[in-house]
Amino acid sequence: MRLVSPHQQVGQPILQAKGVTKRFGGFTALDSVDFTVAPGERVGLIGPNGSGKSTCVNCLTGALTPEEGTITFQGQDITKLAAWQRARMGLVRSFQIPRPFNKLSLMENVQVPLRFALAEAPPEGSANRAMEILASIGLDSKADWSPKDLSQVELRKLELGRALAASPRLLIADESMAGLSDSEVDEIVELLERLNADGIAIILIEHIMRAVMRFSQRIVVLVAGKKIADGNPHEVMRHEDVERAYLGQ
Ligand SMILES: Nc1ncnc2c1ncn2[C@@H]1O[C@H](COP(=O)(O)OP(=O)(O)OP(=O)(O)O)[C@@H](O)[C@H]1O
Repeated sequence: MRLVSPHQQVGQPILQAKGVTKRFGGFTALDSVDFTVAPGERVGLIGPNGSGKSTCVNCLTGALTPEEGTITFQGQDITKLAAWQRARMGLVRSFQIPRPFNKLSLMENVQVPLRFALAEAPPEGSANRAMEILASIGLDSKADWSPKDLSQVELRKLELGRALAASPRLLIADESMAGLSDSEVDEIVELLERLNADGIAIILIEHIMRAVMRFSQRIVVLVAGKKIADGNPHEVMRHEDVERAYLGQ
């Protein structure tokens, strides 16, 4: 279990982004965005296609370097850290399109991030931990299966399991539910709720509004690279600018 960082003060956000700006050539994809997440909080990040959600996540996780702004995680400035360093601190993402190793079993797929994402992971303990993770995502009975033989919803769970192997304090779940049926969406929401109940803060990026409204304690809305709303889900969704930009899509 990862200990709380000695840099983080009680009551401080686990993540704090200030004035984050990302440009691609002359185009500003993210425009001076402020973003905070409290420890253990569930935040929905929404916005129309092309509004900057992925760019924001890429800046937070280190896949992209913002031109301006600062990002603090557990009280430490991580703006200049590489993605793997942020992951080792517990800032972890899952990807919209799972890309598991099809030649490896589910168990081995979870062991890969266990061995390499965690600085302190003892390889000899990784089999037990991998089984615990597979049990937490409901796939322990299929530990020796290939990902090729999984359904879509099981693949999404495996992707979340691979992220869990890095012991996140903050998990960014990027469109984990796209293309799933209503009951499968509920399964993923329930899984995310269980992970959150274990103390993991979660940013949910999702177009399925039913899931966002059910899951989120707070919603942040991006439109054309700018944050236009941030607050209580029901109040945010009644916000005139959000209705104009977002609803009816
Ligand atoms: N590498 C890049 N080079 C140039 N423009 C980019 C690049 N990445 C993103 N953009 C542009 O930045 C804007 C924001 O894109 P981004 O992918 O962050 O939006 P999004 O909200 O995640 O969209 P979606 O919901 O469709 O995933 C878009 O106009 C996109 O075309």
